[in-house]
Amino acid sequence: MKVHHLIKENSIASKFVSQLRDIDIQKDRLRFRKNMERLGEILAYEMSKHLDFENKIIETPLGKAKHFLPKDEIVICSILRAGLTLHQGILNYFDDADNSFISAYRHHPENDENFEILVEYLASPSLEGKTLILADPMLATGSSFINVLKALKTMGVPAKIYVLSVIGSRKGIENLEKVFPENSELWIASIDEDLDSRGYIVPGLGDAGDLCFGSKLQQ
Ligand SMILES: O=P(O)(O)OC[C@H]1O[C@H](OP(=O)(O)OP(=O)(O)O)[C@H](O)[C@@H]1O
Ligand SMILES: O=c1cc[nH]c(=O)[nH]1
Ligand SMILES: [Mg+2]
Repeated sequence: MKVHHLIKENSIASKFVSQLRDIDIQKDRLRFRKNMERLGEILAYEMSKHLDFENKIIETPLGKAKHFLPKDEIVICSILRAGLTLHQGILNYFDDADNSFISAYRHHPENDENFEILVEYLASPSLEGKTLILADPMLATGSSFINVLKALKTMGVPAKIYVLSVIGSRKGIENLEKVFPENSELWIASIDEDLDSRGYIVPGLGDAGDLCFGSKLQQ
């Protein structure tokens, strides 16, 4: 899996990620969601350079213009809940893409730190031969992406899988690399070193779903 680490180089993406992390600024839910959406746009733009392009002639009122345009058939698949904001950003640039939504949440059977990932809802078109964009802002242990990949198997075999995320842990990325097809690629804004005992990214930003939409009862 090829990893594109966005803020390894100077980028305005770094400012948006820093505001997501900031313990004071992140309390403003509108700004938090907007920054996620803006990062969805930046990730989509960077990823767009790796699509397949074809030559098209566009007729203008004054003549003909030659353009290279992406020809991939794209399906954007986001993991509920936190993926919704990133999804909107990606959709801003790939406005005619098809869309999938899938739920994956951490279920704590004993009400303690141990959890399993449950996938309960999936709405998706066929993925056969398509370019699948998998979006979730947080890549912590990687279990959500891995379980989602498993659940999507019933929907056909995509030609390519491109994963878009905002903050990832090194361990989570390693886990993805073991399971995802070799030609998959990952665009990630920031890579953090650690995970805590609850599987939260450190320094990370806290709970992305809660910061977007409010806290939920533990299940
Ligand atoms: O890499 P992992 O260890 O699987 O963790 C990352 C997952 O955790 C968060 O979702 P969460 O389960 O908090 O659900 P939510 O989006 O509904 O808040 C996040 O949006 C990812 O889906
Ligand atoms: O750090 C983490 C891990 C899982 N989910 C989050 O929202 N944040
Ligand atoms: Mg959450």
